[in-house]
Amino acid sequence: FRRRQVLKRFAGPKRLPLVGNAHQMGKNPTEILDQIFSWWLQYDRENYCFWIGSNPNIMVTKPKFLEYILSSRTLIKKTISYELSEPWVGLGLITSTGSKWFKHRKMITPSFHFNILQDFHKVMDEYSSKFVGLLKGVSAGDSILDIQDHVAYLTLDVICSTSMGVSINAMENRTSQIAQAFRDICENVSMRSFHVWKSNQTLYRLASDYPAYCKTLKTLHDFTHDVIEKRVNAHKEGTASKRQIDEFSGKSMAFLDTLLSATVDGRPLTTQELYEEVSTFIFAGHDTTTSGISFAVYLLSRHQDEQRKLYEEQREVMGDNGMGRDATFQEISQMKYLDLFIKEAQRVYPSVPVIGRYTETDHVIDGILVPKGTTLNLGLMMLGYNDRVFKDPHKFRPERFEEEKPGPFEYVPFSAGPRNCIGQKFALLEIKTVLSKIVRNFVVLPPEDGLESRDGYLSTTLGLPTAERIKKEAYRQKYDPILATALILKSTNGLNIRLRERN
Ligand code: HEM
Repeated sequence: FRRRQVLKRFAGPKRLPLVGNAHQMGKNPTEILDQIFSWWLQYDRENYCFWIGSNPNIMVTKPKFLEYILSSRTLIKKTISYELSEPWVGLGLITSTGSKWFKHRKMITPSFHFNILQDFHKVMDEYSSKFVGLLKGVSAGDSILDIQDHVAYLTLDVICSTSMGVSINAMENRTSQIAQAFRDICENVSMRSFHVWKSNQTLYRLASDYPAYCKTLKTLHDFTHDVIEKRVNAHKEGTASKRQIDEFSGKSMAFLDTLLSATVDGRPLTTQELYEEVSTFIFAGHDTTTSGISFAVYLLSRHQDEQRKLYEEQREVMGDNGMGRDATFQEISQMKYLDLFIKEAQRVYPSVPVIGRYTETDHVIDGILVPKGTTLNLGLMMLGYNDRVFKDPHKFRPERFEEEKPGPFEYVPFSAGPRNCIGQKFALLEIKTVLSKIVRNFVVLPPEDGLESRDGYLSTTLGLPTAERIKKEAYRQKYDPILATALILKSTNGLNIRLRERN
């Protein structure tokens, strides 16, 4: 009752007894994304409150609120949907809280040091070259391909190799038990995050897919523990630097190696802690980079002028004779237009559209009381469509980031503050490495001629006023992405493109 009284200060849809607004939320992640955007427009692009049963939720999009929440060292408890990953990853950096999170964050930060990133870059190069080779095969004869599907196996190879030092060859061996298990668990966590009863850990035991889920969990536990055990023994025997070619990619230090030399409270990490952090690295770094790379490639296909500018930049940085080789770490950092392109891609299609926090005590934010027991949904995706910050937000224009400087809490695809994305530099390096190679090897085209954007506008109608939206929906093409968010942004009908090999 108190929460209801206090939260009346926020605008929001009228709630019904018992269900709150749950009946209006939509049946699937696409409808949910539509609904949260519609309310945001309806409530004048401000924060708004909605209720799932008796649980109050605030959709937060005001920079002052975001600043308070993201800067806080105490408001760091995540929402219930993150718990779905716990049977797999346990309490790693994403899911832990309090002093465990604080100590582990400090311990893990050096694992993303510049020198280590350079090592990771070699792994990214190796797999992205393999990926380009594979794309040459599947794109022959003007075939249409779903880039989202292909990228998922590339990023799985990169993340397994950089996190554990093992090569699972997911790209070449998609149906292997381990590749399938990693894909299935990510799909499971994301599917259940918005499912009415499967999101409940106890009720999920009754589901028909529960036995398969348990089998997947066991495969992942056994595999990861086995890798850790071998690596721990190799470190003990002093053979860690001598790579066993079959099992370890042999290129560089893996995240697991740095964890093995780290300490917490003056002691080495336990096997469980090693397991949790390695699995978290995979969980946090797989679907996110898949989404980031796939949407960026999709945008290349629809925005040919921007693709041409990227290609010109590649020629400038790599030189006409260098177009076929790997870009060095330094060359990647010289690709400024690529940087802008990825920033703009993350503005319109952010890999993580919404993040969550839960208030364990009352908070006064920007002068407004937010009571204990409130779920705060931070609408990172809405920020990108706010026309008070971004002029003409439905226009795809990488150059805007040279002209418009959003405030520190007006554009935060990697979150901000002490709990921001620890893998941001890793992610950007991977996206840039892959995109740079794709642009040099292919002209990326839409699945059918004529689908290129003629005026620079996006195909998405999210965030458009209703009348404009209805008008634009009438021209929807079957290959336009159907956006959905269940933790990570995806397109439910794929991201379809064609590739034409460059000479
Ligand atoms: C395009 C790619 C990525 C995006 C957009 C992204 C975005 C984010 C966001 C928004 C958060 C905050 C989540 C929250 O507070 O609930 C986060 C946290 C995190 N990310 Fe990323 N991420 C990406 C890639 C990666 C990669 C590649 C890794 C690891 C290699 C990674 C590791 C993490 C970890 C461990 C956290 C939790 C940090 C903490 O709570 O202290 N991320 N990421």
